[in-house]
Amino acid sequence: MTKFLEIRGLTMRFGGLLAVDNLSFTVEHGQIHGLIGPNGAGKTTTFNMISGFYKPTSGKVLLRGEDISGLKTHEVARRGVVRTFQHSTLFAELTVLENALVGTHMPFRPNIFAAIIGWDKEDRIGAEARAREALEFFGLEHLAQERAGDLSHGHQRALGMAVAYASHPDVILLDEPFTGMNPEETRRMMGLMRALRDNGITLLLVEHDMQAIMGLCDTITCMSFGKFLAEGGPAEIRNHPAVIEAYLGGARHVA
Ligand SMILES: Nc1ncnc2c1ncn2[C@@H]1O[C@H](COP(=O)(O)OP(=O)(O)OP(=O)(O)O)[C@@H](O)[C@H]1O
Repeated sequence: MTKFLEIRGLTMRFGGLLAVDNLSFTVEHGQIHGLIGPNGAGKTTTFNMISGFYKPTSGKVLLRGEDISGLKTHEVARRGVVRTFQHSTLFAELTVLENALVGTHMPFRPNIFAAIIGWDKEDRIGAEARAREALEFFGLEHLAQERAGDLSHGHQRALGMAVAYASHPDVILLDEPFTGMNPEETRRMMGLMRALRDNGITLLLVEHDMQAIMGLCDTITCMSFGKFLAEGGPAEIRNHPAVIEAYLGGARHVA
């Protein structure tokens, strides 16, 4: 059977540094899948290769059997794979609604001006309906006309996800979605992620908050020094000797 999202032998070399080294794992459809590992393990680089920001040195990313490695980000987005960022990439001067409109446009052309002004009326109406739907899903509808830069940290992160969601994705890649969040914001964000999964969206996330990872993920892949180290459910990973060793070696404990 064709796998949903398969990372096969993915390798990224930066000069003399092997940041990701022959990494293979599979993400099942409709799961929340965590990618963990100590600092510098190669998680973000892996994300960048899956989402089209980097072209792998070698190896493949297969989505439903189609090789998507080396495609541009908007081409990857058109196939249903979008990412959010570790640091906010919201357009701070634009409204919340305009940001969500940019999301609806993501699979077509990565051009903000086309998203805001360059459409004919019918496209614009369809896009606005989708953008509002995304804001509603994330509880941001009442903030639609606010300037994105004025939102609280938690709302900005939720907007980042709404922008991704607005593009009708099958897979959302989340890079450290809980960074800088207070416990209440983290709890709410976890609820939103479960709601996305229940809507048939597959989530792949990189995160250091082990409590959140363990409470949220169906499957966890652990990498270390660019390589695959272990994979399993939360209980298995929490007790896995190689995982514990990798984190203790990096002076970080697995919760
Ligand atoms: N553009 C780049 N050029 C050169 N080296 C890079 C580049 N990006 C990452 N690296 C290096 O590749 C290795 C893996 O980095 P990466 O950011 O993917 O790890 P990570 O697991 O996401 O780490 P962290 O948890 O600290 O964010 C590190 O040694 C890093 O310094």
